[in-house]
Amino acid sequence: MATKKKTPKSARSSESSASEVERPQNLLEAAPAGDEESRLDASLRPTRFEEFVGQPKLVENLRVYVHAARARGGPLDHTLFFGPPGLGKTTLANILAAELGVTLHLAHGPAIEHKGQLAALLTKLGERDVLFIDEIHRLSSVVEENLYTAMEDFRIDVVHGDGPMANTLQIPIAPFTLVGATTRTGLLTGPLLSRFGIEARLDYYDPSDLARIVRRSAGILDVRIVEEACLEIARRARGTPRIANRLLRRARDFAEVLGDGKLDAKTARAALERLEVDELGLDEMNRRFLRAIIEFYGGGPVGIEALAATLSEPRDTLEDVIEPYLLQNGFLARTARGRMATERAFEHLGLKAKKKQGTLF
Ligand SMILES: Nc1ncnc2c1ncn2[C@@H]1O[C@H](COP(=O)(O)OP(=O)(O)OP(=O)(O)O)[C@@H](O)[C@H]1O
Repeated sequence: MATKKKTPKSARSSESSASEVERPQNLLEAAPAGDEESRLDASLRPTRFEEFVGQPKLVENLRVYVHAARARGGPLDHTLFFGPPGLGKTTLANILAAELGVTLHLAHGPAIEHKGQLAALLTKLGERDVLFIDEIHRLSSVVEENLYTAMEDFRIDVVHGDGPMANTLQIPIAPFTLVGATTRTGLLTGPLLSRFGIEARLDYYDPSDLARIVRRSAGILDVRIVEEACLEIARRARGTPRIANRLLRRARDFAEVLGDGKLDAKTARAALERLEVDELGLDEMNRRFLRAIIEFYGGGPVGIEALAATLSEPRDTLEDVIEPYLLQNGFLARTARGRMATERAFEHLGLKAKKKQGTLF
């Protein structure tokens, strides 16, 4: 599908920090499965509001804000998207730039290591451009503090010299929109959070919206798929478009290798079984997580650090990727004393709760 994104102005620069904005695919969409997966992921990305499925209230509001900004001829207010990975934060940043008719510049929070790199990004922005910073909660405090004047007054302050001889040079930058993305707003500092005029939470998608996404993606990938297969994939995608698209691509592989390429319900189910995605959408990692709580810690409560050590997984991955869906769907409870597997988790895994003092549920 054609990308409506304009050539980033930054593509003309040779500075190292600019490469962050020139190669968004590498920085922002690096799926563990490799470059081909990332490329496919990007090809499925909606580029305009009308292609974006679901999240109707959020999209309706964004349409109004974009319309108002265009009518005023000014930049859109700084916007923060938050929610679990794969729900469409990057996609919406792309769409905002396209709908505003401006250039999108992409950067990755932890990759902006010092204020010089931030200044290089900011001075390249054109009037009303969108600067998207993914994982904005991972900016260093120095970089974050330098962002404040840029967001508020559209200027960068450069301090020359030391002590009493120091003076500040103020460099104006073009009025722009910062679009930040984070998995949790709780990870942002108060001063940064307060500088966003628009905050939007992305929620998990329901199966009917995910089925629409699967159908749309199948059309782009030229996959013959029946409605029941779309629904089967949608039901097991844990409310997440990126997972739905990934399951579709894997199911397509099975359909092509084991059948005539047509994805019917039987082939979709067989593929999902081979991928070890169960009827409720939990994959091996989700089940390992729950099993660790149950088998090593008697169902909990257990602290996240202990779990991370038991599973040899980074704490951030557990908190940002694994836990949100399990919490929202009643497999996991978070208490002051730690994580606990719920009755639903025990039942789903076919495990029995051990008797402890007091009752578990
Ligand atoms: N509402 C949607 N309609 C159609 N496709 C979508 C939608 N939301 C996301 N997608 C698809 O899911 C993929 C992942 O979306 P995206 O990269 O925007 O998620 P994200 O929230 O930015 O994830 P991360 O936090 O990991 O960066 C995209 O390639 C896109 O094809």
